[in-house]
Amino acid sequence: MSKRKAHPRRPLDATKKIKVQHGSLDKLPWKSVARPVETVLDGDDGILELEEVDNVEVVYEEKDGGKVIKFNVLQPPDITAIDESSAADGEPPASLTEDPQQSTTASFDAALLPKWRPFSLQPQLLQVLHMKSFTTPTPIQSRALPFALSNRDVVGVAETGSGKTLAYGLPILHRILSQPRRPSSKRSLQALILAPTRELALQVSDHLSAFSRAVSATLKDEPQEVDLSKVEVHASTKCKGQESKNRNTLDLPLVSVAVLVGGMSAQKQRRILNRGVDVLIATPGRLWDTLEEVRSVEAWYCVRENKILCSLFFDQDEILAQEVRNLKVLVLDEADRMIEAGHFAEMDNILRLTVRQSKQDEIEPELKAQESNASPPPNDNMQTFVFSATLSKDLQRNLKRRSRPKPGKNGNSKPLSTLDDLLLRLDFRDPTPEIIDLSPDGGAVSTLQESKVECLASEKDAHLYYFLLRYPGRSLVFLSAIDGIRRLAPLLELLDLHAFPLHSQLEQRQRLKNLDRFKLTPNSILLATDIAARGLDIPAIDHVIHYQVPRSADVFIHRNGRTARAMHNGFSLLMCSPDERRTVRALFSSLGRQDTDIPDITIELTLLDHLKERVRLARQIDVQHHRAKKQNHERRWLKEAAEAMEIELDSDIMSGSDDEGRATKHERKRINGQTAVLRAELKEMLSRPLIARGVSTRYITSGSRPIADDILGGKGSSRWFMRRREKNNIGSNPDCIVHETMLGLARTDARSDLVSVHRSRNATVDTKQEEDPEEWAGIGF
Ligand SMILES: Nc1ncnc2c1ncn2[C@@H]1O[C@H](COP(=O)(O)OP(=O)(O)OP(=O)(O)O)[C@@H](O)[C@H]1O
Repeated sequence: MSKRKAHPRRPLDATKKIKVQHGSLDKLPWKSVARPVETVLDGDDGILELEEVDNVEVVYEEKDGGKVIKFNVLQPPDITAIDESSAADGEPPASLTEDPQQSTTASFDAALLPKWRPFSLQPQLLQVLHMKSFTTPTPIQSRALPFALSNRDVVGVAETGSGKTLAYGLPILHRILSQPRRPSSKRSLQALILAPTRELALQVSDHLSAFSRAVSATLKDEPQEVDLSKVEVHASTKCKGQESKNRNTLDLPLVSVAVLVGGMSAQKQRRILNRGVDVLIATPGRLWDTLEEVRSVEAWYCVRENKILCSLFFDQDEILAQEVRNLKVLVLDEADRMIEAGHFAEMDNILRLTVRQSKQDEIEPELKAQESNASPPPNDNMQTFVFSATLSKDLQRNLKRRSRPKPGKNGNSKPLSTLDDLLLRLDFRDPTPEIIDLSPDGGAVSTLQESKVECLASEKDAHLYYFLLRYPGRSLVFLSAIDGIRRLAPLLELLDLHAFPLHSQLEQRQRLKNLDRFKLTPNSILLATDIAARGLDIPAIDHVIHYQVPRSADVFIHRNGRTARAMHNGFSLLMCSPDERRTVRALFSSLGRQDTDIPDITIELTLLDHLKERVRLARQIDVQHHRAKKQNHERRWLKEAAEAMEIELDSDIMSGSDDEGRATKHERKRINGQTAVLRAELKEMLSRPLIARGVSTRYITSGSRPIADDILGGKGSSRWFMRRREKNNIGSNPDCIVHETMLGLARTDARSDLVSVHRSRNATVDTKQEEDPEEWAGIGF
């Protein structure tokens, strides 16, 4: 059929429509639609996406086993649509008939990127690296690429933000681009990347998709500028207009990348899978569900439908499982976190599909006979990459040896950790996987400045508020429990700060939305549990704050790793209450360090006292608000329960016309009134400037110099101001800016306000901070 063989560049007659028959709803050419506001479906209603399809005719065909439903779709000969009938003929649709020459025709002057030259990457990849201004490979990329590109297995351990995604991503893309594409009805899975959390999986997918689409763009006839930051990668998040705009330019990537995570439409993800992808990024839970889900559909059909349908579904299941068995590359990103996320069982099940019989016998010799007549064997040439910022040295040694500890004389052996156990189940095809450990001693990234503050647990809110006001920027605050986030988020909002929550009990859509808001709002705050600790690559996070001490050294490292990425500066603050001291000591000792080596941040106590007042008021408002909410909730509950039981409630109860009702109404009014008073008080307090010690609000209005203007403008000649300028580096730096909300202080970086516990030992500390504050003469009258 000529339409199937049409060259993608040949102009298509968009007006002529063809009829294509599909046997299942999933195969229809669904398109994402933006949700119109008037449907009231644009909010946080738990619906992630809407899709529509035009021109569908539903027909029922009589078969021996009964009626079979078919869908006829009138559609333009769209090169992106996969025509089932053609696929069934064994001929590929036009869109997938890649030109084997295509990948070799692209050229790029490798001299433009001399540092990447030794790796002989495909020219399209070099071109994208050039467009992204990635002129130099990061250390982990330099070390891993030579092995990964020569088919070796690699275990890579490197600090957070050091470019591990491309350390395994580039070899995968290179491998796929290097193969001449055999015409086939569907792409078969080449690489599977397993990531512990949805956000991380989506991010890896973004990263690789942006690359793959830009690679495709480099092959278009007309050279075009591709703004990589704007390339939309998830079909699921595209809106209609965007999709059609991109279709002619960036769709049909040479390497197709898909993501499979919980919380997003499983049907859509399956549809994408069915069309065929080269690289799949998945969380183990959703991938295993998807593999299992087909089996249950298959069983359902066994009971309800005829045998033909039954075998059809069995084939589908086999295709997906077989694709995993046939993988060319398997990647475990943040392998250690998969265990924490409770994915052991799913991971184990998925890994079993990739494990060869000989390895299986080694892991579970008792299953030998059972497995011997199972499905076709896994691919002998699969490459395995394991990457993380934290893999213990012990674990690396075990991986290198590829052996389980031998039982001792008495038959006992040291029990394996869950992670050891899981990683030793990996069937590296390489007899000596290359282990590259570039993790920094003590786990601290060189561009990260760590700090701490000791305070009572009940005063953490005020200290946090102080830090956020004193050092504006994008701050990620980690809390150990969701309850803490629920309490803190409204509190910070009442204090006029932009705080967005991120935790596992939020809808996936809301999680992504909050992440986006955080990325787009200057000086915003993300209040997160440890689901945000790993892998998230949010540009320009200035501060990471551990509101509660993390439960392990690994979590500490990963949390810190959200700042100071890709050699940028970053700052972390550990908030430690007296009852957390012991945990902090243990945490640092497991990193081979002492907590006393971490400098403290200096705090202007006068300002802190003012802030405590604000926090106290905000808490009171929040409590009042909760009381009012609880009352409303109880009334609503009573009403709903009565309706459900078909009981008529005494109208007095609802209308508040009897004494009790009146009391409730009165109480509500009282609470609302109190809240309004407190809100007004807080508003007034927030509008008052915060004034550092030594600064007076009283000043002489007569005379030749407007002193107040000088203070606000960062100028001044008084003794106090000269000292103040010196202390805050104002004097020597004409660009130095006075703090907007804290009068009398310069707007400094948190790095310059540190004081070491071991003052003499720590060279990084600004010794000027040790000046006795009592010496400040002030300019008050
Ligand atoms: N060669 C390079 N040159 C410049 N920037 C790079 C390079 N490689 C990657 N990056 C950028 O560095 C940032 C961090 O990369 P990536 O997310 O891969 O780090 P990571 O090591 O996986 O971090 P984590 O351990 O926290 O997951 C990304 O924004 C990425 O685009």
